[in-house]
Amino acid sequence: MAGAWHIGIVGGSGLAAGLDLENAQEIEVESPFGLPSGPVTTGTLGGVRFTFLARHGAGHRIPPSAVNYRANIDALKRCGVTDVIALSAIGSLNEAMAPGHFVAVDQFIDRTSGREGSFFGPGMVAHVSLADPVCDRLRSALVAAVTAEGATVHDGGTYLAMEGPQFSTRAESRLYQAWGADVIGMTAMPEARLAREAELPYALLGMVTDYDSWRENEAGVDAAAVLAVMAANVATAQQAMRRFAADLPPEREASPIDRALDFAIMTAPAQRDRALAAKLQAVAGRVL
Ligand SMILES: CSC[C@H]1O[C@H](OP(=O)(O)O)[C@H](O)[C@@H]1O
Ligand SMILES: Nc1ncnc2[nH]cnc12
Repeated sequence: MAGAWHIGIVGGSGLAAGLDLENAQEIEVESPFGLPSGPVTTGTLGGVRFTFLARHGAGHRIPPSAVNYRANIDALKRCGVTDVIALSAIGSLNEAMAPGHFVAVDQFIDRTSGREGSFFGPGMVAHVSLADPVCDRLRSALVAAVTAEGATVHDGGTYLAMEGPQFSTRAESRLYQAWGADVIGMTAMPEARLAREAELPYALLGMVTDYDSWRENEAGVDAAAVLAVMAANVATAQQAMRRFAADLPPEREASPIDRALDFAIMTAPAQRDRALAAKLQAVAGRVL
């Protein structure tokens, strides 16, 4: 069924300032999964509702390993978001994806460890498909918007999510290249997995800030370089989001991802953990 768009934006490094939304309102959202990274800002851009959340919190206080990805996605779902766009700083493992370029990624390799990677668990077992973790229509719309802003954008690329917070060694950087990864960051996982469990189409627009550490005779990446390149590109990212909003079709057609949980829950109704079911009300209430 067609409906209205409500775009959730998770803003990463260098993007905590948000999107300059019209009629903006800050809201503290409570989640049964704990504290989100901070309050969300909700408002409109070109008539489309947007809700923004700074992934690392105000003033970049939360490291990638400590971001409460579950609470963030749950909070966006509770706000009525229909689709999620992640904006992230990324390192490049691919010569053609140069600093200053954008990449609308389409695949992930998950090398994170120890993060809460699912809303489900004992008493409510679910297995969603993650073969195609990125929503094609969001990705295409992002590519069109960035292109229209005159920036270089790569349509597709594999993002390797590392644990961090240290950057990679040269050997790791080259290993990830050999695995076929194009770009690297520390936050897309488990964010993308959780968005799928919450039946939220997800796309990640990365801004290449550096060549990571695989290039011979070149210094490896450091945070200062990342933030300098982000600062130079943040206006383009904001403009691209305006363009994205302006060019969205007026009605949102349903996506198959809206029904990702249709056949995912394995636990027999009588065996389901009631407390967990209550926590899952926003994420999975449609099928519980
Ligand atoms: C500041 S460099 C490393 C940092 O930047 C990226 O953050 P985000 O994905 O939230 O833009 C990367 O994943 C690391 O967390
Ligand atoms: N080289 C890199 N490695 C991990 N995360 C990053 N974010 C930006 N550049 C990065």
